[in-house]
Amino acid sequence: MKFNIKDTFTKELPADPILENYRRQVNACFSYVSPKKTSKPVLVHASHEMVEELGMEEKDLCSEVFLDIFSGNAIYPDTQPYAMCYGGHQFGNWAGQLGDGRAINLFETTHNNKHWALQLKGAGETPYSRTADGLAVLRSSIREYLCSEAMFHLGVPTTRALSICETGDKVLRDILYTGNPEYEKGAVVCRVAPSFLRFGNFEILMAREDKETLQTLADYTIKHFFPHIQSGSKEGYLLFLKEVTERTLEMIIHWQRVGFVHGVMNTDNMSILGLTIDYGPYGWLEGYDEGWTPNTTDRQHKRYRYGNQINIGLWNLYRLANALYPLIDETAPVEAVLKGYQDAYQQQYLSMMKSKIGLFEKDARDIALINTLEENLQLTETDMTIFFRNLADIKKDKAVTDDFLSVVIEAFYAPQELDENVRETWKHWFVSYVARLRQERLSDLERQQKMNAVNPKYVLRNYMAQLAIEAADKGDYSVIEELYQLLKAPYSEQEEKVKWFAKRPEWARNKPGCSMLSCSS
Ligand SMILES: Nc1ncnc2c1ncn2[C@@H]1O[C@H](COP(=O)(O)OP(=O)(O)OP(=O)(O)O)[C@@H](O)[C@H]1O
Ligand SMILES: [Mg+2]
Repeated sequence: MKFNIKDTFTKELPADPILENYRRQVNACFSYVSPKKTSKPVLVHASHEMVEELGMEEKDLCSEVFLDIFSGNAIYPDTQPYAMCYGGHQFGNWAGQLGDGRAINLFETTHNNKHWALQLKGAGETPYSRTADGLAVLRSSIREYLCSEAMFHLGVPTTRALSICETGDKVLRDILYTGNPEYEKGAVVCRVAPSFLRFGNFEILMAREDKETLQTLADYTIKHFFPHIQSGSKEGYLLFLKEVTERTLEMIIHWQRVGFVHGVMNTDNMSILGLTIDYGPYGWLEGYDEGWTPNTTDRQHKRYRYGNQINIGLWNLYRLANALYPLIDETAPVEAVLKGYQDAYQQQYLSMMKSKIGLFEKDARDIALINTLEENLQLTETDMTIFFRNLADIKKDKAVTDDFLSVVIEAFYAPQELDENVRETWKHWFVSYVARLRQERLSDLERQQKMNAVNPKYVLRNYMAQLAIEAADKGDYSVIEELYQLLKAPYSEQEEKVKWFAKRPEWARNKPGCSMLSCSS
């Protein structure tokens, strides 16, 4: 196993001079820290694609070195692991220094002209661990591992995962915060991204009024990850902010398209590269509900509900703009960039939703058509994934007759109980929709193909991850493998795997881990 090590973060940014591992405030970009030794690591799963991306060989997966390095038991030669310092706004409030409390960066490497940072999550205490233990449990690690790879294959910008290992150590967690903590199996995920920088890395420097380091960090980020931007001037930092704004919006529009609810869109969980990061209490919309959030901590205010993710993206970008302000020092252009998000959002959201229902020509009434669709989807519990996938089967020359709902009937959670009002409301919509489809130039088949390329057949439904977790807890990793393979081709029919194209089973409706996720991970 050989990596082409190319560390930039630790080489170019200020380090914490203290090497001891105790909790503290750090006036630097990172602290050197070693992963915690694990007692009996076992490889649960590894992504063959990431193995290849990183320039490793299949046989490396079976090696002891692989297990040692990616469980935290050994350090790759000539590298020095570290935890990053960042702050963040949590649920709308400034939380001060947070930092990698349980993530430890191993090294950066290049392969095939791509640059990657590798990071262990759950690898033990760091100076940023505050009151917590630095560890992660198998349950949440499986969720992160499977979901980040699934999102990649859905075409959503995301951090990725190389491997997941059980540590052999026990971790104490109070899943439902009821005061009854229990021991669970510990695990470590190795995640991979060009960089793990977050909005919070910039915010903490601005909060500390450390303009010099702020500029160093911005210049570093631009040089390595936005190389087409000329750094060092107010125009450069503005362009940087603009591009982060665009990437963030693009990411969230993808979330809306596939029905992903992040669950904790705090600014410390917003990647500066516009990647989905921190797969904690996330969830997938099953019944389409704009007010749904999987995160029990957010149950009251539902700040991070599905229908609010785009607004929160903007709120978070305001925090980033504020953090970068000392480098720009002029209000009007910053406001223009943020205003750009709102304008772009309207237009991009519309074209994304149009693509989901197979509309590509222009018609001023499309906004209304989509608004009504979104209202109708909430009339009665309607499965988002099944609805959009099956809608592609509609024929534009077929009249909307009595069986008009049959094409999407599978999506309704209680199809026998649809009352007359609901049926009538849907009928109106289908009449307008079919009429609108007739304005399109595509044939039914062409439209279906296009719709099936944006409406996944398979997503990581909350209960699916839970099944993988329950099996893994008993030492059976086969469901992880099954879901991993399934989710590599989420837009393909995969007829032999069609059992996963199904509504959430009733047992999963209110089960913790399936519909309610806590931050206890
Ligand atoms: N078990 C833990 N031990 C130490 N620090 C933790 C632990 N869980 C969370 N934290 C820290 O609390 C803060 C907020 O946690 P959050 O749940 O957003 O992140 P996370 O799930 O640990 O990781 P990430 O954002 O890296 O995916 C972060 O600074 C995080 O490192
Ligand atoms: Mg986090």
